[in-house]
This record gives sequence, C-alpha cells and structure tokens, in this order.
Amino acid sequence: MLSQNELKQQVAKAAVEYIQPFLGSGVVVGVGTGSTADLFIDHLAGFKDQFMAAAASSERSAQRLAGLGIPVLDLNEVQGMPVYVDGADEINARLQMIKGGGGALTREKIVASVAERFICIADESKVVERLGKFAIPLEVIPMAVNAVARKMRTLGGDPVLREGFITDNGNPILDVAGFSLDDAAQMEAIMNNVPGVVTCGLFAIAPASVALIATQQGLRTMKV
Ligand SMILES: O=C(CO)[C@H](O)[C@H](O)COP(=O)(O)O
Repeated sequence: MLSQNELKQQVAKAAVEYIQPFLGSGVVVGVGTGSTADLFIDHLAGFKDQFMAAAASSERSAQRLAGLGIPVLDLNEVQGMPVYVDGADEINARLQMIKGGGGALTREKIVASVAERFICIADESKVVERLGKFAIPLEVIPMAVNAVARKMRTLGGDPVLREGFITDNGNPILDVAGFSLDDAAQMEAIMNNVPGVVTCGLFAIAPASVALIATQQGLRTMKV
C-alpha cells in the first residue's frame, strides 16, 4: 500500500509528463501551492530548459521555484499560460474543487484565471461525491472578519478564524464548515458577493480542465 506522500509523488511526476506537450521556449507555467505542488515543482525543475519561466500562486512556491533555478515572473509580466498545475483539498466528478487549505486561494484563483487549462493534481483521498466536508476557506479583509462570520452563520455555516495565519496578501482566513454543497457554483457566487470577502476557496464556477488522481491502482485521469 502506497503512502499518501508516495501517491503525491506519483501524481507530481505524472503532471510534468502531462504538460510536456505544452512546453516551449517562450512558455510560462502556472504553479500552485501546497505539498503536492511542491513535489510538482521538484519534478518540473528537471525540465527547466524546456520552458521560459513560472508564475507562482504564493511566495512559498516562488521561493521553491527560484531555489531550483526556475525563473519566476510577476503575473503582470505574463500575457498567458497554457497550463496551471495545482493541488486541491476536495474535488468532485465535475472537477469543482475546494482549495485554500494552504491559504493561497486568492492568488491561486488569479493565476489559474490567466491559464488556458487548470490541471488538478491530487491523491485519491481528495475525490469526493459532494463538496463541503472540508471547511471552505474565505480570505477576508481584516475589518470585515466579524461581519463576514455573522453572514456565514446566517447561511448555515460555522466559521472559524485560522489562528496565527495571514495570507501573502496580508489578510486573515475564515474556514467555514457545515456546508454540504448541491450547487457549489451558486455558493461560490454567494460567498464572493459578501462585502469583505476577497475570495472563497470554492473553484466551482471555473472548475479544473482535467484532474490527475493518484490511486492505489495507478493514475486516474478525470475529465468532464
Ligand atoms: O489550495 C491549496 C493551497 O492553498 C492546496 O492546493 C491544497 O490545500 C492541497 O494541498 P496539498 O497538496 O498539500 O494536499
């Protein structure tokens, strides 16, 4: 039986193979955040002569990329990207996700929005029938924490402030448990519309294009 880390290693390596047809001399690769994304970065470094640079969704990933000799561009210098590769905390059969366990949800959503395709990489523990067992992270403007928390309670959620954590953008995170989502896209729109919410960790309106899932039986590719 493979450990979760071995599964993450497997999918990280598979992701580099998967994106190879999209690489080229002027290409920028979008890179996510988290332990699976870290392993992807490590494998990607072996192919750094096949693309120009990366755009990162966090300071953590930017540092790891740069440390391995991969140039990192500010997103404002990037016109487009063929792929964005990132992990997820939950993913359903429609390739809608909950992300932000690592707190990088806002930059992840921004970098992903510039890419032509979102390649989700995860081990099989992340695949769910219905999103919502994992608390939905909300990045919140500091003065709005209590107001947003009250609003979440009226929607039926149970918000908890992520203690001792501030995002790369300087904001706190509320993790909102208690939702079992029939319509994740509708909830994403509702949450993003609450004043003070920078963004929520639902990636449902713009789901992944493909998911590479490492299982005990081998690699599974999920498409809609
Ligand atoms: O959204 C994220 C970070 O904000 C990560 O992609 C998500 O938390 C999955 O992390 P890991 O690969 O460590 O399981």
